[in-house]
Amino acid sequence: MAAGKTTVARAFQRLGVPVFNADAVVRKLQGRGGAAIPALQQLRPSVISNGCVDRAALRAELAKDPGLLKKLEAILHPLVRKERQLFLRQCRARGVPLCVLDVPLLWESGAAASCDLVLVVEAALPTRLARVKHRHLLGGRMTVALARQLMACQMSDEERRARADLILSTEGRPAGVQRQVRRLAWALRGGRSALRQDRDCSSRRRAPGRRTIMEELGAHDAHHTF
Ligand SMILES: CC(C)(COP(=O)(O)OP(=O)(O)OC[C@H]1O[C@@H](n2cnc3c(N)ncnc32)[C@H](O)[C@@H]1O)[C@@H](O)C(=O)NCCC(=O)NCCS
Ligand SMILES: Nc1ncnc2c1ncn2[C@@H]1O[C@H](COP(=O)(O)OP(=O)(O)OP(=O)(O)O)[C@@H](O)[C@H]1O
Repeated sequence: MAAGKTTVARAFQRLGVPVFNADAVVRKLQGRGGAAIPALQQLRPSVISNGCVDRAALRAELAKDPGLLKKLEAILHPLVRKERQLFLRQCRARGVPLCVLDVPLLWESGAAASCDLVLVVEAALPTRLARVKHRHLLGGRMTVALARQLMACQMSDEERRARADLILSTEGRPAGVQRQVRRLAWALRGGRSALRQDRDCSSRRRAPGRRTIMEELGAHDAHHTF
């Protein structure tokens, strides 16, 4: 949470890479006429207002009743999976060389099985909590307390790191993040075939020792101009 996934995904989108955004799909499913509305209406009628989910009410319910999250996931995750499969089918049909799944619960939801390479976007916990606090002060979104509650339901940072193929830290300036994404997109689109071949050999099961994009692509590519 607040690690910078959306920022990184937007950087890929700016390069013309199709992106599947799981949080956005959940918003659509919870919106007016969304496929999840009938089941959510049955689960917790108080969070439905004018035919769509009132997110502030849902956040308040989640804070009061931590058991609600699993029930919410049981309704939403199968619907998100369907949308994800449709997105991937469309990408294949269009023959796109690269697409991105922006998914907060990548392994928990089973989405990792569809990926050739997993990039974990990370920032230290104090940084993420400061971002959540800042966002809350600006726009009244999720509180730090609810963010902590959700993070506790997610895989630990250590486990995520151990499962990653590559790691992108967003502790630095946003321009640096954009640069790393450009470099990676170039390599994955075929600019650096060794990276693709390595990944094709199911690198997710290779010995641990995760690397950053700079380490993976080396000094030579670091000077590549885009
Ligand atoms: C918890 C909700 C109400 C928070 O909504 P809000 O608008 O404040 O935030 P947003 O949707 O942008 O999510 C922000 C972040 O919360 C975290 N988060 C969301 N859902 C979950 C979850 N089920 N478990 C752990 N963390 C979660 C993720 O890091 C996500 O990126 C909303 O995310 C939701 O309805 N989640 C349930 C569906 C789900 O599991 N979504 C995850 C993608 S499949
Ligand atoms: N170098 C950076 N890279 C990415 N985001 C940054 C950076 N510096 C500050 N931020 C801020 O961090 C916040 C979180 O970023 P973002 O929304 O991309 O994260 P996220 O992982 O998608 O969050 P969430 O899980 O809550 O949806 C944003 O307000 C963003 O502007």
